[in-house]
Amino acid sequence: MTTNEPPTTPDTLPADAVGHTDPVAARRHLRHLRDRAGLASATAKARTLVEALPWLERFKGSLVVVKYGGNAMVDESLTQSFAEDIAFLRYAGLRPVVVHGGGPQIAAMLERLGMTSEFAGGLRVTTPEVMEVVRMVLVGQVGRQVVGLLNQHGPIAVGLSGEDAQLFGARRRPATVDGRPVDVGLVGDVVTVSPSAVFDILEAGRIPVVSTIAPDLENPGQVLNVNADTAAAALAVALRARKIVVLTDVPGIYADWPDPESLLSELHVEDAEDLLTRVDSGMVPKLEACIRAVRGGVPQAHVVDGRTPHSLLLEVFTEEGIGTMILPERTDDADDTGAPSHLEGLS
Ligand SMILES: Nc1ncnc2c1ncn2[C@@H]1O[C@H](COP(=O)(O)OP(=O)(O)O)[C@@H](O)[C@H]1O
Ligand SMILES: CC(=O)N[C@@H](CCC(=O)OP(=O)(O)O)C(=O)O
Repeated sequence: MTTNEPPTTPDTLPADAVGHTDPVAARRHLRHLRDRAGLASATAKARTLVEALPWLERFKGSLVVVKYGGNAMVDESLTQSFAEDIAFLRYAGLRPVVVHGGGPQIAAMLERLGMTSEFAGGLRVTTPEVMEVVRMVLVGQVGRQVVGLLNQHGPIAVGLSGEDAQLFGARRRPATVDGRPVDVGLVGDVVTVSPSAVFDILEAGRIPVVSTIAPDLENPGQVLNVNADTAAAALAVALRARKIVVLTDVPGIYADWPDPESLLSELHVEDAEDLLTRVDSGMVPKLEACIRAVRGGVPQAHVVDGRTPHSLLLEVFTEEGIGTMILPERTDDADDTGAPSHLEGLS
């Protein structure tokens, strides 16, 4: 055994295995080896904490919007690791804001109620009856679940929806299918954000958890179903967030989906706009959301794999980050700053 490697010793090792025939001396030797192993493992843990120090310093007080998709909530161990990450960010001095989706949960409830709904151009065709279910599931079920998960780590999370204190205002929008507009019913785009209620919760030191339904600005009393990715982007812009992180079910954005070699680690917003014509299905709203956020002044947008445990901490607190990062437009001197690529564009 070398002195550098922490020895691992089972509790019951024959005395002669550690070079002693005297059992008392053997036990003492074993205890010594265990102490050394414990110290080495504690030192490794301390090293990991210290490695996060530059990022803790840099992001202290930063407002980070995290979009938590319905698919990422299905696995229970992942939901626990998500809650730990968000609580960690909060206790580390960042200001996380969670925006949640719930597509699969809405689908499951519709099925239980014997109802169906279809998608057109990535948006759920939303009749008044479907809208009732969307509101019930997002606000009454999924929002409560996320708040409950976070509050296992202290009295830290408060839920609200786009209806609260006029957080969101939306206008109806059609879907685009084969270049043509298609009526999808009570579906809207967030066009106004009044973030004071979110700031109130942040100022109280808590974590806002936002359910993304929104009042129809043109039809008082009516609520609209909005895509959670694009609502998260609108909120990130209004809050002047330092970054937005969109959790999904793939490792990031692929230039040539599904070729694994084509995973992009970072791209500038003009290239993201160009790519928008070549991605499909679920990635369209995510890429649109990242573009909207960065064009609206958010310095970094990230698409990260929510299936990787602690993906959020890996993104925020490691030099390489993970997933795909979208940055503002290239400027003549933006490319070779010598700063770690993960931190480019930030002061
Ligand atoms: N270029 C691309 N890069 C990554 N994923 C893509 C791309 N084009 C299409 N996709 C698809 O987008 C999906 C992510 O969207 P979606 O399933 O709606 O996610 P979520 O449930 O997390 O909101 C991926 O699982 C993948 O099938
Ligand atoms: C208009 C529209 O399609 N709204 C979505 C809202 C939920 C959502 O966006 O959830 P995910 O983030 O889990 O996909 C829906 O009804 O499914």
